[in-house]
Parts: sequence; C-alpha cells; structure tokens
Amino acid sequence: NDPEPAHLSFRSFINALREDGDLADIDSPIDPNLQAAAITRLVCETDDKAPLFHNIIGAKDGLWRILGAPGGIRKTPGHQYSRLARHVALPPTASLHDIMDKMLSATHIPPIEPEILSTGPCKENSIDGPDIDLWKLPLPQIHQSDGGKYVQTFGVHILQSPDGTWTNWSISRAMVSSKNKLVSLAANPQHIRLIHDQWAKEGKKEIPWALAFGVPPTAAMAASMPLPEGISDPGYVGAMCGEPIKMVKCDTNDILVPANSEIVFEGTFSVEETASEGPFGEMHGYTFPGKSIIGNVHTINKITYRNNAILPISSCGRMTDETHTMLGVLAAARIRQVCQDAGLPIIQASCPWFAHATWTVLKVDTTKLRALKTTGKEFAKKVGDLVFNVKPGFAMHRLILVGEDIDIYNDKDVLWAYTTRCRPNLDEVFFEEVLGFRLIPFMGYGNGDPIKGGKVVSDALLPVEYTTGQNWETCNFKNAYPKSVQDQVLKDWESFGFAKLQE
Ligand SMILES: CC1=C(C(=O)O)[C@@H]2CC(C)(C)c3c(C)c(C)cc4c3N2[C@@]12C(=O)NC(=O)N=C2N4C[C@H](O)[C@H](O)[C@H](O)COP(=O)(O)O
Ligand SMILES: [K+]
Repeated sequence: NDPEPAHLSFRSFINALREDGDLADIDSPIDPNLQAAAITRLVCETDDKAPLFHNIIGAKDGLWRILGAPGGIRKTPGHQYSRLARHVALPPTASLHDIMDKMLSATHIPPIEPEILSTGPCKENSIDGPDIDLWKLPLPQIHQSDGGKYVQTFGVHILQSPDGTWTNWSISRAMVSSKNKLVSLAANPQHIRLIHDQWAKEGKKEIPWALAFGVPPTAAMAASMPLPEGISDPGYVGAMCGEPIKMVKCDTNDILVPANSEIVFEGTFSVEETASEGPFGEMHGYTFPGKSIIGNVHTINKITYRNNAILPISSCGRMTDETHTMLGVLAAARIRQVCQDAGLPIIQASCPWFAHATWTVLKVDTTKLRALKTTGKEFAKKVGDLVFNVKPGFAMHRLILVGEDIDIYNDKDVLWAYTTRCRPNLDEVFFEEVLGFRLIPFMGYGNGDPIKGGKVVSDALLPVEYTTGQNWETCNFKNAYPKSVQDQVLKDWESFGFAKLQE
C-alpha cells in the first residue's frame, strides 16, 4: 500500500474503489486478447464496478495485471461519479459540477512545482533496451477490428517544449508497431502534435519522451483536460492538490515521471519516423475496419515498473467511458472557464453522455444576460466565435445555451429545453470556417470537409429570457400545483399503492 491518498497514488485509488464497493477483483485467468476489454466494455455499458484482473494469461515477472474502466460511472444513486471524485480527492457523493470545479480550481493560482525524488516504486524493476520485446508482454486487444494492440489507452504521454519551460501531460492512444516501438494518434490541435512540431522546427530528429501508466489519478485527469498552451500539467496539478507531485527522472533521458507510476516506457518520440495507425474503436462509438492513418512513432529504450504492476485500460466506444467522463467533461469544464475568462455570463457547462462528447450544454445567468441588452443571434454568435476558436472547443460540434431552470446534468431537462425552445435554423448560428473534429463520423466519413466547419450554437433560451425573463409556468408536478396539493399527494402516495419515489 502507498502512503499517498487515492488522488496521488494509483494503488491507493484502487484500494479506495474496493472500499467504495466499486471494484471487482477478478482472479480467474483472463485473456488480454479481447476478453479483458470485452468485460470492461460491458462494465461501461452497464455502469458496473471497475474490473481488476489479477490473473492475465501470459503475464510474467509482474507484467502485468489490468484495471479496466478507471473513469467509469456507477448506477448507485447519489454515487454515480464516485470513481471520478476519487481521482480528485472529493467525496463519493460529489456532482459533476463539483468535479469540474475542482479540475478548474488551479486556473488562476500559481503552480506548485513537483518534488524530484532520487528513486521511487516505478524503479522496482526494469527491462533494458536490447531486452525489450513488447510482443512477449500480455498486450491487450481492445476491440476486434482495431489495427493493432493498443497497449496505450490510459497512460500519460510526457513531453517538454524544446526550451524545457513547458511540460505537457496528455492521453493519446498508441498501438504497438514493433518489438520496441509504438505508433500514436498525434493530430492538431493537440499539444502532443504542437510540441512535436516545435522540435521539428528546431531540426531535431528524436524528442525525449516517456509514457507513464498508472499515474496519480489527478495526473490522469489533467492529462485528459485541455489546459492552455504553456501551462505545465505537473505544476497545475500540484497547485490543485496543494502539494508537489513526487516525480523521478527517467534513466535514459531527463523526462520526469510520477515516482509511483505502475509502468514507465522511456524513450523518444520521432520527428520523422511514421507508421500506420488505427483503426481503433473510438470515443464516438465507431470502428471503420481497415481504415488506418499515418501516426508518429515512439521508440522505447527502457521499461521500468512496480512489483505486480497494473496496466490501466480504457475500452472506449459507446457511452459511457473515459472518453466521455474525462475527455468530454473536462473539455466542457475548460469551455466554461474560457467563457467566464472572457466575461460571458456562463455559470455551468455539461457534456451529456448521449452526445458522446460532441455537445456542450452551457447554462446562462440570464439576469446578467438581460443586462447585456443583446439578442439570441448576437449572443450565440459571440459564444461560438469564442469557443470554436479555442482548443477546448475543438471536439465539440454543438453548443446549447439554456437558462437557470434547466439542470444541465439531467438529460431530460436538456432535451426538453433543446426540443421546445430552440427553433431549428432561426435560433441557431452555424460555423463553417472553424476547425472541425475528423473523428466524428459525420466529419471524417461524412459529406463535407472532414476537418472544417459543421458546428452550431443552438440557442435554447426563449427571446423573453433576453428581455424580461421567463414568462411561463412549467407543466410538471413541482410547478403546476400549489404546495399544499403537492404535500397531500406525496403524503398519500405509497398508501394508494404507488411505488416509493426516488429522491
Ligand atoms: C480522441 C482520442 C481517442 C479516440 O477516440 O480514439 C483516444 C482514446 C483514449 C486513448 C481511450 C483516450 C482517453 C481515455 C482519454 C481520457 C482522452 C483521449 C483519448 N484518446 C484520444 C487520442 O487518441 N487522441 C487525441 O488527440 N485525444 C484523445 N483523448 C483526449 C485528450 O487526452 C484530451 O484532448 C487532452 O486535452 C489532450 O491533452 P492536451 O493536448 O490538451 O494537453
Ligand atoms: K492535458
């Protein structure tokens, strides 16, 4: 057991899940080829416990056990987001808004730089360059039609800008392309691509790189969040936690990795060497068999790992997995922050699971909105011009604006407002000149330009909310009857034979 708390140690996090009754310890022999990911996939589709596979077929010398669905949601009422909450030291009852607030909490405070230790648990075992043969490891096959073994679906890529002033953590998929190489998806506008291009401009051939698996959970959350360019994740996470993250230096380069990482791949990210990447079962729920693209190659020069190391995996696809609960939610969180920093009256943001991280719902403070003396058309254009031109907005293709009466974390509320208050076309502002997200099927496999346009701000605020405020009575039990009638109905409810009401 690690001395650090759950948000600072992957092992403590797993113990916390077990204490929450949110972990399935599986000792049966499980095949890393499809079986582990298939169990994880069904866990994601049924919101069940995170599976910890202790007996992976082919594992040896401590490589490896597998944890699935590290960022999944639960069906336990009031504890739906407890697995995410444990990532950021919040109680199991935390709401998505609380989790987003925590992840944004270091936005305007100084960083706390990491503490560099001489060694750590990630150094307990190692495999040196000439002995590295990834094919001998129990590599997971995540989906049957993936173009290769995606060993990387929840590790954190660590790269630095050429001048070393910026350290970036990010999650990006990577599959094994040879016995000591991976090939990753590193596309614009992601920072992994940006930093790659910075080194290319300096004429460098190989970029010092590390890929750390089983990092402190807060680090995995930051790696999944689009922080502003130049903001180093380690210092941001330190500021969020109120204490420095403990790091150690790689043996074969100067990259720092979290000291208690489960597994570390040390090596270089190639400026020029490419290989075929994909297809992969992606965040929007599709695999297009046989469709691969060109990815960039990472060469592994050394592997270090903890005793009985655990490889975390994300078996992503249809809702609900880490590409929705972390990629989507944390992009929405940053969109809220960007709007607030620009002085827009946005008080909350959400990323409904059914939209597979392509929609962000923005709750507007309509009192402040009315003070702007603006119209829906103008306001929608202002929001879109801002959000669709900054990195946090790149994956989102629809923004929906709603007023205070809508609980944006409740799908029924969001769809009620969208379907009844936003007149198609007239109440929508379209954006065809902004960066689009190729991975969405209507983009990459659609009718138009795969990486440009196809975005919209749907204004689900009625005109009266821009002038004098809501002038309607919602026709539901809570708003269409006097309190005395509601109280009587609730008092008699079960005695009339009706089922106990959910709180
Ligand atoms: C789009 C992505 C994936 C896909 O759908 O295949 C793939 C799936 C997996 C690995 C499961 C996955 C998980 C589990 C999580 C949590 C996030 C992602 C991914 N993968 C992708 C990827 O392969 N390429 C990519 O560009 N961004 C991805 N993100 C999102 C990024 O992490 C996020 O945008 C960060 O903000 C990036 O950091 P900065 O650049 O902002 O510093
Ligand atoms: K990041």
